[in-house]
Amino acid sequence: MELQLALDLVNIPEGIALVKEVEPFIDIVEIGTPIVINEGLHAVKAMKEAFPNLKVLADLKIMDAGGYEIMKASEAGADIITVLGASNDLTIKGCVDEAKKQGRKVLVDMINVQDIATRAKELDELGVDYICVHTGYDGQAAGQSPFTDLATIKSVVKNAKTAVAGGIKLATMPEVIQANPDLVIVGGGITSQDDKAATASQFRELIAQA
Ligand SMILES: O=C(CO)[C@H](O)[C@H](O)COP(=O)(O)O
Repeated sequence: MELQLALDLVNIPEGIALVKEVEPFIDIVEIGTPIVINEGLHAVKAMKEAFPNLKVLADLKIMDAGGYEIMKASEAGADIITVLGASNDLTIKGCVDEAKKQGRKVLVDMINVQDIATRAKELDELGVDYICVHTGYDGQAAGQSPFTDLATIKSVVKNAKTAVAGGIKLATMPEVIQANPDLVIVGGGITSQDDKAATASQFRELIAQA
């Protein structure tokens, strides 16, 4: 299981300083959607230049013009780029084809998809690299969590890697480990802690013990 640190509520220098603290414990650093909105793809480029040994995920949450947006994120150095599961199949295919051409990976964010099982099967057949169940901030605030959806995709996805995001904390890692996704994405569970390195190290230990 890989560990991805999601950066959302920081600017580029703050993000780089934060990753310096936790670099030994993470596999992937995510440039979250709010950072892309605030800073553009420069944030992806700056993070890749600062940490060439980490994979960088650009959380673009693509909804249209998939091929073009994958191309631009690839130029900035993104290793993995996100597209919304609710997008048209043509958009998903555009993402998959361009990512293959560029040697990048596509992660589908299933946020707000109603029929998770059916859509996950379709996306798996379209050749995406990761399928990620995700309870967004608004859902989290309403008390929702992604674990039922995680069990659903684990039962239907055959080729893609599975991932989970949305309010994951050390306390909820046992539920993650039980479901055994290929990737766990943690934002506030690390970034809002006083000792970020110690917390990231504990996430890493739990994953190693799984
Ligand atoms: O994509 C996101 C919000 O749309 C976040 O990056 C994702 O939810 C992980 O952050 P957190 O662990 O704080 O929920």
